[in-house]
Amino acid sequence: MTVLDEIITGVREDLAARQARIPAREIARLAAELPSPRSALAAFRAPGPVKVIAEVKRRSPSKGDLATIPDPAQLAGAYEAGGATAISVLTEQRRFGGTLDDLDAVRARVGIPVLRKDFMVEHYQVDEARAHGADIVLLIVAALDDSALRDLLAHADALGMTALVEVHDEAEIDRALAVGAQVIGVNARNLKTLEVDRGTFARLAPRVPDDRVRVAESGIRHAGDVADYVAAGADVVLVGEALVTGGDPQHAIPELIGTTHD
Ligand SMILES: O=C(O)c1ccccc1NCC(=O)[C@H](O)[C@H](O)COP(=O)(O)O
Repeated sequence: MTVLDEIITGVREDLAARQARIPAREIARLAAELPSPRSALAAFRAPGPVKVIAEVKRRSPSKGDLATIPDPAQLAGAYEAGGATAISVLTEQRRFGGTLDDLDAVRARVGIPVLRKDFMVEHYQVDEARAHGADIVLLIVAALDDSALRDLLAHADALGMTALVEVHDEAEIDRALAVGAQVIGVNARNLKTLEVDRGTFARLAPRVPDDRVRVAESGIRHAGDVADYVAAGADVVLVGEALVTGGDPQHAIPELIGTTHD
């Protein structure tokens, strides 16, 4: 069993417990009642410097504990003040220490699009993401067969949400393109071995057509890494660890993307 398989086994158990508490029809009703999602696609395509999705990340399978983050809304507010284009909230509890309460708190604080970063395997989770105010959902190609990927993408579209479709190799890019993904995230972290290879983005980006949004995910330590991803064609970067461990999340974002003015 890979790390990804183990995570998804736990995700399915936790999902079943939530489904027993709140029926699918009720969560779909709550999702439909909210005002329309914010357009992440427009935000990612806006002119200007590379966009940043700044992540609320307490711990991870690869690194263990990263930061306690007692107030995720305050952290997200600092990210927004620093110029983040969107906030990523990890809501998986067992391995990442996140919750849907974190998503609620972040949603209530910021005006920019919010990503529910979790391991989506069923419609219910997409409705749940929307019901808790998310504008973006993550769909990991490696975790889904083609039918489930197509179905979840269509469901996110139907709710007016943006799907960040995550890939790790050429075959997964082709699968993402075949279902019509508009926002494609290349994750430098291999979810089977947890190793980070920052060269993955440069290798795969040319396979993603220019009319799609290219997101470089994981492994960013400093401005040089962002510059390398931008040089390789990144429109957006997704940053977790460097921001939650750096001590000054607001100022870290302009430093990472080179927009600080002395
Ligand atoms: O971060 C992990 O160890 C991890 C392990 C297994 C599945 C997913 C994992 N992380 C999710 C992410 O994609 C990252 O949180 C995100 O790209 C930010 O990465 P980083 O800047 O390296 O924290």
